[in-house]
Amino acid sequence: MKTLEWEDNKLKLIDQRKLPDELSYVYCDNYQDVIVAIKNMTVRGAPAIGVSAAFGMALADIEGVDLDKAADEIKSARPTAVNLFWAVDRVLDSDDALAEALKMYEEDMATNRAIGKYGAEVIDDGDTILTHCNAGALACVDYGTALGVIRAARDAGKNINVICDETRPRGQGASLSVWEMQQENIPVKLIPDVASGFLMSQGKIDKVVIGADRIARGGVVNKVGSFMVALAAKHHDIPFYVAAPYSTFDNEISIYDTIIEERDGDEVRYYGGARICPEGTEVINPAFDITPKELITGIITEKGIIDPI
Ligand SMILES: CSC[C@H]1O[C@H](OP(=O)(O)O)[C@H](O)[C@@H]1O
Repeated sequence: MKTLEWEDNKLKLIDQRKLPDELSYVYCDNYQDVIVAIKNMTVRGAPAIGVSAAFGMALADIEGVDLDKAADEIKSARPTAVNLFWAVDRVLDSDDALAEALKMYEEDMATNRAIGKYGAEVIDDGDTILTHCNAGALACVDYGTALGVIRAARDAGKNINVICDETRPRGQGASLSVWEMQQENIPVKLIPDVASGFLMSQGKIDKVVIGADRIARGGVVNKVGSFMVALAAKHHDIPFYVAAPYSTFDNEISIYDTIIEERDGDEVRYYGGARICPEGTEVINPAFDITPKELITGIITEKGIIDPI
């Protein structure tokens, strides 16, 4: 089961907003549908956004839409994950939009398995691994980056346990990562975001492995809350790894120049459809944060484990 597939000249997406209770699909048959799906997080996760955007360009090409125009519109869908921009530009520079998108589709899966292979080498038998948000198959075409490391460690015969924090406000850890681990029969527990530091202090977490949306000079941008987890891990001398492909690296900027997406305040005002604060409460809702390189043990890439840049 792939997060996204090209089927009958349409982009077929798992509707991640419906998980974990319902496995259903959204079909995009034009590039504007892809923009909507990225914006409303039908599809989310840096690599999945990138490959979806590439297929969006292929749909624009099939429709005969000017690709520069389509590129600008697709790039406006979400501002932080560098994969979106890299993927659109790669299709723009290609001779065949659909062929390039299909190449990226295959590359993503191969890349994630390579990340998993290297990552499994730092996972020990018996480890309990904390992960934040969803950097799994659902954040990619398949297999995942951080959860790919977990899958590879399990396949290497290591007995591991996973702890997912819920990852407020959108709850990707609770709704997506827990679901993925249960599909794989990998032992998993869910915790409130605010409990991870305490569990570390109790010696209940051996390693942290998370994904990334942009890696640049000075650190890593990832789902909001990653920085807090990294601080707690540093305090407890717990290894903190970021699993990401080279396509998530942005060598042009300082990480502090990254545009951090601000999302709708209702994502915070409501939980499970119920309002949890007084009507009209003002909200600050950054979707990502910045983890400084000093807090990162290593970056697990498809070419090996490297120091943060
Ligand atoms: C494999 S990178 C996934 C990355 O994307 C997530 O953000 P979002 O769910 O808002 O697209 C989160 O930062 C994950 O680590």
